[in-house]
Amino acid sequence: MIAGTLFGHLKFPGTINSFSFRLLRNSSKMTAITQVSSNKMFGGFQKVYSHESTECKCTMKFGVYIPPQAEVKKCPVLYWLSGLTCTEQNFVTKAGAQRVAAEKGIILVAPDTSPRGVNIEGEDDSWDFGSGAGFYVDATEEKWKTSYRMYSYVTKELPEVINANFSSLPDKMSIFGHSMGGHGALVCALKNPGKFQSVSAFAPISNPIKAPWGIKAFTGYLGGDQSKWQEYDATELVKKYTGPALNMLVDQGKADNFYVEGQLLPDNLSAACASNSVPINLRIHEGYDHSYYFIATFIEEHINHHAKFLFQ
Ligand SMILES: N[C@@H](CCC(=O)N[C@@H](CSC=O)C(=O)NCC(=O)O)C(=O)O
Repeated sequence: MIAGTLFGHLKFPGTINSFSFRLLRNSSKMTAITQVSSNKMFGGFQKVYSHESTECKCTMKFGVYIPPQAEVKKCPVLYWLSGLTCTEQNFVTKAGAQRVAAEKGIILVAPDTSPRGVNIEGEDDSWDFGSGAGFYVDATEEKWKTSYRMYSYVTKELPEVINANFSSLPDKMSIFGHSMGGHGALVCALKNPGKFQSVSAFAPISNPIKAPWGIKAFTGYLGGDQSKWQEYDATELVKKYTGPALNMLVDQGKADNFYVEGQLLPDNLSAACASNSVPINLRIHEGYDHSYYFIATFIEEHINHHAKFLFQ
């Protein structure tokens, strides 16, 4: 059902919840989204939408929490990037972020972690590469390069879709994430100086070119030339960062098995920040593991961190 066709203007989504399909237009392209689910939560709405992604060449889903304030005014947007094996659902159902977003008046957006069902041979063979493991890079290897464009998806296409369809302030956005997604958030901020008001990460894969997960993914998506990997490595990028303040917060659990195994390497990130005088607030927490229990514990502090800069 095409319940409403709205051209060029943002309508407050809370007032048109019954629409199962909306077609809107910004200046350059059509950004049609289809509502998959909608649940009232803390006075706002937790929704899931799908859309045809031009970057990923497939149907992509994203979760969006619309706080009650979006009924009456435009709100800043905080993008969340999830980790390996996740869909848009993990953050929506496990992080407990909506209550704080409702209090602050922040729209939360949580995309899927890779293209889905694009019929690349081997895409579903492992949990740390291919489906559910896009690593937020634009692949350059022949097999993957057409659809595995998660970097462009999360930095360009998705914000366009959000700004065309929701009550958002286009110039007030921040980004955070977990593990693969924590690293993705850092890279998005580092590669786009000034685009994000702040960045934070839970247990990011901080130096993927030195970690087994990253080496596997970058070899597959970017090929064997390791000099190209540095363009997507937060520790390498921060060494030459010259942009405005990143306002960077990183939390790491000390009982995180992936930290203990050397997949995450936050000390490398912190040393690289120090070498280029880039401030980072890296907090190591006794006893916490890699799970969403850890994320849920500190999510409020992260959202408060972003709120400070989103409402400046
Ligand atoms: N193979 C295991 C472990 C996968 C896992 O721990 N994934 C994390 C992210 S790891 C780095 O990006 C995660 O967020 N899992 C989802 C969750 O809801 O906890 C497995 O398949 O579980």
